[in-house]
Amino acid sequence: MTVDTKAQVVEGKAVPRGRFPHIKRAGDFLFVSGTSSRRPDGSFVGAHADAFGTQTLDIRAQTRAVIENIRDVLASMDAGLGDVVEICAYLVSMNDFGGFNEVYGEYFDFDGPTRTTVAVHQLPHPHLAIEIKAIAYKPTTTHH
Ligand SMILES: O=C(O)C/C=C/C(=O)C(=O)O
Repeated sequence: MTVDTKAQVVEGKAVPRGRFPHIKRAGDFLFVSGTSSRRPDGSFVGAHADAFGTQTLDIRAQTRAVIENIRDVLASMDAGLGDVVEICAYLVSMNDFGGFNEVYGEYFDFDGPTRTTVAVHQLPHPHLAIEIKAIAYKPTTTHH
């Protein structure tokens, strides 16, 4: 048996910062790479600096942007947030867990994906407070 695979860099989304796709199908499953609040122009939703350069990161704004970026990436393969079966969320600080969890609950419920949340030492940019990777189950209509 062969497993259908298809990887995609999604037009209109922030370009991956390395040689990997936004999303990859493997059989009936879709794997979404670690996704941040980065916009296509390289700026970040939920990251602001004052006149002195003091930085404020907004976990609620970042969580919303990350989930909506994942939604857009899934849409490129005709899937949606309702197809997500597993989520792994990476926070830089567990002090942000409350804000993250609040926004997360606007998109997912107890019948939604399983979830694991961990705190990590760093993410790939200092403006990031959160990154999420996801797996969706979206069988194709054609079976061999
Ligand atoms: O794309 C981003 O803004 C952040 C995510 C990056 C990665 O997870 C990675 O480079 O592997």
